[in-house]
Amino acid sequence: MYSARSNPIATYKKPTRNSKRRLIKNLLRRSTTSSDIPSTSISKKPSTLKHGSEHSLTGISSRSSSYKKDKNNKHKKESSSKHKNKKKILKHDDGPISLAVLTEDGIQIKSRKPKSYEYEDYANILLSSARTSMSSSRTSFTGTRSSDAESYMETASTLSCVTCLSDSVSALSVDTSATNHTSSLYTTNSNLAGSGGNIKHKHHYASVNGQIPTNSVIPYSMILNAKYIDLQNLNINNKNANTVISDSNHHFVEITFGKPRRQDVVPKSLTLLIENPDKNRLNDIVEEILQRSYKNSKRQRRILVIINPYGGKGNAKKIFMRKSKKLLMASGFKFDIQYTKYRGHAIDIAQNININKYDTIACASGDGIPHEVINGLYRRLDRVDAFNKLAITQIPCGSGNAMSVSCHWTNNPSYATLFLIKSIETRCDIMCMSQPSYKDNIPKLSFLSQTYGIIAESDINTEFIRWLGPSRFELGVAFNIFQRKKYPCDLYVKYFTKSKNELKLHYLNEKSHQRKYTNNALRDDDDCDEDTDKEIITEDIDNYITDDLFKVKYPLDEGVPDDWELVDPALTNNLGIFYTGKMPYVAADTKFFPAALPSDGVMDIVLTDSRTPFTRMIPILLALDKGSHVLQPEVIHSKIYAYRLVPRQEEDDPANNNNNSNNADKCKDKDSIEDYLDYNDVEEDDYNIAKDSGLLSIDGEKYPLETLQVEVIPKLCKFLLRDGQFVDTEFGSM
Ligand SMILES: Nc1ncnc2c1ncn2[C@@H]1O[C@H](COP(=O)(O)OP(=O)(O)OP(=O)(O)O)[C@@H](O)[C@H]1O
Repeated sequence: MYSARSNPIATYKKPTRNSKRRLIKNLLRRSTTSSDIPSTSISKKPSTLKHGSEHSLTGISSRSSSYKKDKNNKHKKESSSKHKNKKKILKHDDGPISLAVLTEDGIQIKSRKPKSYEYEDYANILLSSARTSMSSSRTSFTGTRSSDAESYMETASTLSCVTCLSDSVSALSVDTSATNHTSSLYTTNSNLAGSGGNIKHKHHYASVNGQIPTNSVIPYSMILNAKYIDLQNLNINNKNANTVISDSNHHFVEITFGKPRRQDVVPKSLTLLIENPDKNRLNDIVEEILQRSYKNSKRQRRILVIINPYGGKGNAKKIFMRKSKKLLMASGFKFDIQYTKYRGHAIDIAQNININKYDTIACASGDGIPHEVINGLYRRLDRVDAFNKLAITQIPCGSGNAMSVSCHWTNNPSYATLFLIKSIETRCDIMCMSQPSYKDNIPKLSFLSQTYGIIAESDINTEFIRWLGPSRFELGVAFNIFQRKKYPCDLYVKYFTKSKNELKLHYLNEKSHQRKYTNNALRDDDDCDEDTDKEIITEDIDNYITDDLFKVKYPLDEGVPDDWELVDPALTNNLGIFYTGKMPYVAADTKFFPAALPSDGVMDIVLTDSRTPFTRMIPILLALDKGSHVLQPEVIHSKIYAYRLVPRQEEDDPANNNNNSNNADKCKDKDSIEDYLDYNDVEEDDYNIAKDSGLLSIDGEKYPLETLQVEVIPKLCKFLLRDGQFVDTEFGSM
């Protein structure tokens, strides 16, 4: 009857509520043939409940196919083949709700023999959960050829979590535009507030009870939530059931976890009877699971999600709703949603946000919205509190998702959400910028990059082909290099490491320090020696910033400090690429700053000469995805504390170029920064003027072409980093 051969997807018909009940009754009746079921319970009830992981692997899907066959009573051939399958299925004595134990890495599913009274209990559970679980039957074999379900069953139990649940994500190559959806899986009843109220999400997730093979381990890193199941609330009167519930060594627990499904991860729930082998050690098994699942990461964040409905190809809202929302809800996170209504709206949102209400701002957008959010917070009078309270993160929904690729190690929105949920708040450096035209000389902040020359033009001047997605950028770069465009400027730099050797050494040192700290932080408290404790406490104090941090060390109007070096004019007169950055990826496939580190107090600078032969530029550009372009002799790569860039119009007299203020004034008249930041009032003409005169692109946003001075503010901003680190660029082994 439990045909694994039959195709549950092909035969599936959405059951009605009555039919679900009939189905469950039928299943219970059929199950009376099981030799495992005591006669007392057989006659009345039981059970779908036979047999463990394998049996239950057919789980809901096979139930739905049986359902149809019962109804039609037609397919004799299939019945006989099902009969064979049933024998196979019955070879284990596992119960309907799998037994599980906590291991170092996750929750391991064990096989077990069910107790008689559980059949009744489980029948009730099934009835109560049928509304949601039946509706999911259609998709419960996703990822498996349903016609091969039997072979899947046979092999699955021998496989560990590695196949179905492991955290094996190499999602960097996953296209964000993928729009496979799972919404039919869920019954949600959420009161989402753009309204600002507290949100109560009542939701059920497709149950995978019966689909997880014995010996699978659900890694803690995938577990989103856990809660006790009170069988008494499910109208179970059997006193034997009470015995189990009150047994301190066993607990019925529903866990919700992220399950890989096609290229995404979706929330699923699973009811387990969790065995506590050492009742003296674990008092509260749910708390224990949650602690292990959220080690070093914050539980129950309160998030303001800012969605740019025009981000990327204009489907940021759809991406968030389909890929992220349910994961956040499943984790018990509370969130409000706010849509940006005009250019620069995210600045206003961040400037006015009630910082007591949230601990996180998640930008469902490209990199433009985090840039605006950081600047909005910076404009607040209580900015110290704001930067102490709020962490900023991205759910990749734009065309440039460098923050997500660098911080969550993926540009896949569902995985990014999972890693956001499990991430570690990490203080990261920010770059503080000054330009002559900034209103009241208040600096602006940049978290990602500043670029002038080829890359800037390729980023900004390809806005009109936004519909092309990320490839618009590569197209622009190739076009400009082919044209051999040069971008003359003067450049003053305060170096930290000038040579590539020094830079590498610094990187390796920082990495080993970071590893040491992470290991210490991850170590269990009881393993910590005194020194380690001290280190962690110091880091905690470091986690709070004070107003001193906002003081600009090198004010623009004080001229170039003596210890800054002028970069060779032979190069800067013919500049091809000028690029400075603080995150390793500037786009999904562009590892432009492979040596970037979150909080080493310096930024990376990359320069090229436009006279570099085209034949040499091609391998450099082709190495951008691996990040090995910085190793090419034609590429200058250093770590710097600060710089001043003075762009020159080609027609300018180079002799006058040291006169920075003249240059700046000229630009000031032409391109006011407020034209760019107060997007409401922006005139189309101003954009065209800037386009014609070359460009500065900051975090992917257009800025006026005038003198730009930048310094690093160490550890200003809290970002959510997976494992507390940027994605591994493998720069250390290059
Ligand atoms: N409702 C809106 N109307 C017009 N522009 C908007 C709106 N909301 C946000 N913006 C602007 O869109 C710009 C880009 O935003 P975002 O980074 O989210 O998208 P993107 O497509 O990924 O762009 P990027 O290429 O910079 O990554 C920002 O400058 C922002 O101010």
